[in-house]
Amino acid sequence: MRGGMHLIGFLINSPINHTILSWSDPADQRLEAMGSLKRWQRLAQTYERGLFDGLFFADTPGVFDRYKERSDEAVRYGVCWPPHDPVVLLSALAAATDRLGLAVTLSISANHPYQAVRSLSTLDYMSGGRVGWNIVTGHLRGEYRALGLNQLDHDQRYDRADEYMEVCRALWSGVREGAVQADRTTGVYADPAKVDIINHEGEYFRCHTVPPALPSRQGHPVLFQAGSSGRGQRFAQKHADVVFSIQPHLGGMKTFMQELGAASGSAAAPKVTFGVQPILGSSEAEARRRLDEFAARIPLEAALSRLSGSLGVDFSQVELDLPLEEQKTQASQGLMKAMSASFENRRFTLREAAVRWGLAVGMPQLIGTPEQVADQLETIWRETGCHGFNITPTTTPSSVEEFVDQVIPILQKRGVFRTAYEGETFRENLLN
Ligand SMILES: Cc1cc2nc3c(=O)[nH]c(=O)nc-3n(C[C@H](O)[C@H](O)[C@H](O)COP(=O)(O)O)c2cc1C
Repeated sequence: MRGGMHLIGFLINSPINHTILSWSDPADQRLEAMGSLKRWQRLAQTYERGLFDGLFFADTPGVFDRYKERSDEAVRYGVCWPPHDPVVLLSALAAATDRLGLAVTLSISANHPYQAVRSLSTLDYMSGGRVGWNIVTGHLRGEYRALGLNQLDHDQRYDRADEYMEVCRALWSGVREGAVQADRTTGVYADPAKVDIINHEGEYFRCHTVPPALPSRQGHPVLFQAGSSGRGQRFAQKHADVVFSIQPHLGGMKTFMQELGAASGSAAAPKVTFGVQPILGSSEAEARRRLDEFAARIPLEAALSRLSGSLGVDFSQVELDLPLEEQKTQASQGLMKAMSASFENRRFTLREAAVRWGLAVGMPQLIGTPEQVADQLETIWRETGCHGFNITPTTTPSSVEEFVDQVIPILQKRGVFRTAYEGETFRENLLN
């Protein structure tokens, strides 16, 4: 079907996804999966059985080290530590699936554009055009400290990213139609006249070469971008196919859609997916009990460690029970704004924001029976006009299996979600 709801599985290659200490839940098998490509492959196959557009791996390739200026809490509770490399995982998932899109976050902090294109486009070519790239400029201080690099200021990171994409695009378009001949009789593999030599001399990058990979069936990877500050949105309009946003409630989602539409002017705004976390039960009461179990397990200091890292502020210095004030940050301005904005005349206190962050990084939780969860997805989709959702599971693989077996059939029955893949590439399935 065209124009239906799009669904993407939102994952992290670490002991947890977005719920702190989910690894200690009896229903969770993430610790086992961390050392097993086969388990990850089975999880990907479950998503493909549910006809998800694709998977989306978030990645912050460093540790949360802002809270009390140390990383102890992140390490002690396994709060996205260790941050295992998702790009490595992707090729195993591509081998175990046929249609599922595979998007990965690759920070441009320390990767040269040539390396990013080589790695992602090799995978895109080999998987039959199923790769996506979440372009991130690197907002986490821990990432830079690990690499021994200075972190540029917020807006300058986006300026550098603009130039980064210029190099990527030159490398992506440099193998022209008909370049590859692969002629066994003449021994000619490709016509050099149809392969561009890239000569880039810019403010941040130099690149003199021919492209390192062939165009895939979808050309180049589908491009995601998740920064939502004003500067981030300008970057998205220029480069992204899809903007992925986290807004803690429906009101914030509507505002975000309006702002993005207004900023796009007469140009088509990029498609938007919102992050959500379903919590299913056979009754609403059971689903709420499940939520309470997750919340009760989260140490406040672990949640504050993650919040401090993502928002770039040491929250050990801030009063817990006062409304969270928007603070100046060089990290994620978009997330800071979303978490400190008032909704229904009220703002989250730091304690509330930390708990939300510990459970689902500020994503709204859709709680209830499969029917109720399907209702909530449909309401957000219809009322905001978003393209679809990045869905973070609580426990893996169990909560993914529940969603695929119990919610997907309801969405299909209502005619809002596909009953077969429309196309073969990620672009064909996601961007219709
Ligand atoms: C929904 C969402 C997902 C994100 N995922 C990642 C990620 O996986 N890795 C990362 O380094 N940054 C991630 N970010 C951070 C953004 O890419 C961006 O660098 C940051 O929010 C700062 O930009 P902004 O101030 O324009 O929002 C994410 C942000 C959002 C809102």
